[in-house]
Amino acid sequence: MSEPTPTMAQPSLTGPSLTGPSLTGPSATRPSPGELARRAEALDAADELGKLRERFTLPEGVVYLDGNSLGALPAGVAATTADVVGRQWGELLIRSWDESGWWTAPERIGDKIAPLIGAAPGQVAVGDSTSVNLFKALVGAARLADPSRTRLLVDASTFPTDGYIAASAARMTGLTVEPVDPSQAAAAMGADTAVVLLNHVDYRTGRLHDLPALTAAARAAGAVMVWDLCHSAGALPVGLDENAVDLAVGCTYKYLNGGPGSPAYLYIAERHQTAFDSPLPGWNGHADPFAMTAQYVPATGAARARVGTPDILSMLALESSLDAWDGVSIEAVRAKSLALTDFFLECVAAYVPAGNVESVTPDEHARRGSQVSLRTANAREVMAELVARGVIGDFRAPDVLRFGFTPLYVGFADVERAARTLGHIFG
Ligand SMILES: Cc1ncc(COP(=O)(O)O)c(C=O)c1O
Ligand SMILES: Nc1c(O)cccc1C(=O)C[C@H](N)C(=O)O
Repeated sequence: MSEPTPTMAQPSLTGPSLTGPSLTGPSATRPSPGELARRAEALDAADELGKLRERFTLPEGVVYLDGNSLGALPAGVAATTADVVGRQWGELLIRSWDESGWWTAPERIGDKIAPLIGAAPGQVAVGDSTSVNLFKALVGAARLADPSRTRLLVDASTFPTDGYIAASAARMTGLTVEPVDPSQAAAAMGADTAVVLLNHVDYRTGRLHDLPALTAAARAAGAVMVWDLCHSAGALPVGLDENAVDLAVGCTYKYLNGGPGSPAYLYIAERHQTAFDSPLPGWNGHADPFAMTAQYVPATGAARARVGTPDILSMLALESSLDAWDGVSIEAVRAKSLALTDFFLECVAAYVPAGNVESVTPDEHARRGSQVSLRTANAREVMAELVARGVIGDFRAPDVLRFGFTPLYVGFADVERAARTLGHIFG
């Protein structure tokens, strides 16, 4: 949905450059509306992931293109949540910490997310918000880095919370934050770079950054690499282990469909786990929490990322929501995501009178996440009108219409209807 305040304060990082491919092309080459509707039907009929939509509860008549902000409700979550509340809490009471597996939920659910982000088991702990995990990751990264190094590079167009947390982590660890354009990040890494924090997919433009190349560049420079996966996890293959990423964080309420405010996660590569020194050493991250000793001894493995008592209701709702991924390959999701965004761009070019919108999302597949952002005048009002007509995307200040495509429940007919509705608004 739309942001509550259009003039949200930005960190002291520069805003994104909203340049991108134009949607204006020779109208003679554009397909007709009837053709596009028929194509959508054929694409849906051939879509092997199409049946996954049954795993979600979506309101009738709505095209939901805001799964990059809040994912849809997976069908089993309501019953699971009722059981967690009624039986596990209501009847088993405190016994559920053992008998219902509450205590081990952060690592167990971390292992359920791990294959979706290319991580072997034992490296992902679920809990807290993304912002809190960013804090743990950045201070932890600074403590892993060579102490003579002084710079913390952050992508200049980052989601605000990353910039705010990086500034605070830098103050605490004696580092200096340096905003960088991700396309220049590799060149900016040097012998004095301690930590690099980048978003895998830019929240505003949908630009996908080159995780393998940028991680390799950080490694070559001797810096610790931290990725924010909020806009890529569940939308495309991430390959954390394969690319020897050091640390990563992400939320679970977007493409992972964990629900509003569902807990985030922290990935700590196995090779760093012994040395990872959390700045939030709560009793849940202790090697023996119930020994209740005065001295902190970190747990082994990803469990040392834990802080306090896990938010069990949200966490078990998330665990249930991840069942929607049973038997689904992230490669197939990526292929459909690209087909959906390609088709959306094509439909927008055909339906929206030329000159009204401009895509700020890269055309090139290798640089595109699972969203399309269109710049237009009066974007806030245009999005409000779209929502009123049953097409839910969101608005990002100052002038961006943002559309997220979740391949598990979005189909090609949805895409065609969304673009057609947008065309009617401008028509
Ligand atoms: C890239 C990115 N990082 C972090 C966040 C914020 O995470 P949280 O509210 O879970 O702390 C968001 C979205 O809210 C985001 O898009
Ligand atoms: N986390 C959110 C929330 O609590 C309310 C509304 C939106 C959000 C979001 O996730 C925003 C999102 N990160 C974005 O890309 O803009």
